[in-house]
Amino acid sequence: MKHKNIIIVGFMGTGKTAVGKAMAERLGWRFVDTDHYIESKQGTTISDMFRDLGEPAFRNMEGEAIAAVLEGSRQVVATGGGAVLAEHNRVCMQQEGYVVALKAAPEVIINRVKQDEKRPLVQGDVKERVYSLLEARKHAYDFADLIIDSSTASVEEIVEQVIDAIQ
Ligand SMILES: Nc1ncnc2c1ncn2[C@@H]1O[C@H](COP(=O)(O)OP(=O)(O)OP(=O)(O)O)[C@@H](O)[C@H]1O
Ligand SMILES: O=C(O)C1=C[C@@H](O)[C@@H](O)[C@H](O)C1
Ligand SMILES: [Mg+2]
Repeated sequence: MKHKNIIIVGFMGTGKTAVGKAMAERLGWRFVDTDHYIESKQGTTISDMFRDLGEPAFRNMEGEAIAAVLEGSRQVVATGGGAVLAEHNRVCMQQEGYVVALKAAPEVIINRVKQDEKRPLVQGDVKERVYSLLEARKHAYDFADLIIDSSTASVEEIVEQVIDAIQ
């Protein structure tokens, strides 16, 4: 395998965690989810960090987490949905691995995220929040090496597409 890490980016609910876990299992690599990494390091939830410290403080922690995690190798790294917003994170990801972006149709995303309350940026009118964040981020994932639509493909099919692309 010529790549040091595989890094999965994408909007909330596009399947980064599900695909990342399956991909890591398939490759026999370690799986790291940067949202979970930050939560366990801080001993709190992302929702509580947004509420107590604010989004800018969370973004700083996210940048530090990405840089620290990507020092390692043979990892599949699922990133937070907004990790791509900072240019230094994008540069780090491109340098340290092969970047896969997952996308999905807005209605699919809304269905996948509407049940739970762990995402501070999509509270309240979930439909309105998803549409406006998708609009604001419409080019945010373009820097990836590979872009896959998870709206209709299964997790296993997506893993196969990535494996095909990197071999
Ligand atoms: N390809 C897929 N087909 C059908 N359902 C999927 C697919 N990928 C993920 N899901 C389901 O969609 C939901 C969101 O997936 P997941 O948590 O992996 O997304 P995510 O991008 O990590 O989201 P976030 O980081 O915002 O929590 C889960 O219930 C998951 O089982
Ligand atoms: O899209 C985003 O900005 C976010 C996505 C989640 O993965 C978390 O990182 C957090 O809720 C922010
Ligand atoms: Mg996730």
